[in-house]
Amino acid sequence: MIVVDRAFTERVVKKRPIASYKGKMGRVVIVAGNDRFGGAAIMSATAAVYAGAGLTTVATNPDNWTALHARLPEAMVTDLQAETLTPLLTNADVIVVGPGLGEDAAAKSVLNLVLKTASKDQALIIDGSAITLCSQDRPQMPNAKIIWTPHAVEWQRMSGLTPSQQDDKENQKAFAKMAGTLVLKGSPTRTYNGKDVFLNTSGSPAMATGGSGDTLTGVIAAFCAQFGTNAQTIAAAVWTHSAAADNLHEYVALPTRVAASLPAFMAELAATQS
Ligand SMILES: NC(=O)C1=CN([C@@H]2O[C@H](COP(=O)(O)OP(=O)(O)OC[C@H]3O[C@@H](n4cnc5c(N)ncnc54)[C@H](OP(=O)(O)O)[C@@H]3O)[C@@H](O)[C@H]2O)[C@@H](O)CC1
Ligand SMILES: Nc1ncnc2c1ncn2[C@@H]1O[C@H](COP(=O)(O)OP(=O)(O)O)[C@@H](O)[C@H]1O
Ligand SMILES: [Mg+2]
Repeated sequence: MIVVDRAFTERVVKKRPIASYKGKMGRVVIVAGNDRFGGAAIMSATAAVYAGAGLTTVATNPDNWTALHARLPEAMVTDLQAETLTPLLTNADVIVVGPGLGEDAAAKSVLNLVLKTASKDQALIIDGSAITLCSQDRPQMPNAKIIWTPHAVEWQRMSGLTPSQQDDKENQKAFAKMAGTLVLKGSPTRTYNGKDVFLNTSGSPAMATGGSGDTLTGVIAAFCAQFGTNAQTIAAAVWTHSAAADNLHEYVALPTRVAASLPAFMAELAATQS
């Protein structure tokens, strides 16, 4: 068991080299948000941009474009059609699929496009509706660096384990049949990579509000884009997201306020390096 705390995270969050430019900070594509859950796409994208992703594009239902542009002009948008989306997916360093995507035919079709297109050097973060769809349909998974981010009931859909059965031993046994990294969200969140268990030490019930998990997907995406895709980076992203929520000292940690605090918090984490 590896305990993930501030010292652990400070080893991951690097100062930016002088010669940095946006292309070096990672291209993130977020496939999220149907006509009812545009907020999930906006929260995921906001977290990705505010945690430092260099170029962020959101593939979402066109109903969400105006709101996204107004809230987050740093992000680009595209629709969910294969013709426009495929080249963006191919060029991405990190893909997020699922927050607020829904489970209808359009969601299934774009999820299948992502699974068909993702390749081995890309990180692929699978969350929310995409976890539910993958659990139902059991599609062939791509040879990519897959990161699953289920809550307890999404993990039950993936593994068959009820929340009360979800201990480290059972989780590891079930995840051994799957590929990639598992971020099993909860209190606390545990990250599994097939070998180690990373135990998160930040977070509180203030995070029990819609959008906290959507926001986490963006933080993980930005961390993988900047610091490399591995279990340490992912566990550090989990700690940073929940620690930022703790730092608000508010009764409810509103996801948009958590995201807004990330640039200053990450500067603090990086400042500890000589
Ligand atoms: N603003 C937006 O656009 C938002 C959009 N969102 C998007 O909505 C989509 C659906 O996601 P979802 O998680 O709401 O629904 P789903 O997967 O059916 O799970 C619900 C079931 O699981 C249970 N349950 C949940 N957590 C649990 C836990 N920790 N421990 C135990 N039980 C737990 C829960 O229990 P209950 O509440 O009934 O007690 C219920 O039975 C997804 O794409 C997401 O990204 C949301 O992010 C909200 C903000
Ligand atoms: N009581 C709690 N203690 C610590 N973290 C929590 C608590 N409740 C929720 N969280 C965090 O909030 C997030 C919830 O994710 P999720 O259920 O997917 O939210 P949503 O889909 O609404 O965005 C996870 O990161 C989880 O760890
Ligand atoms: Mg969720």
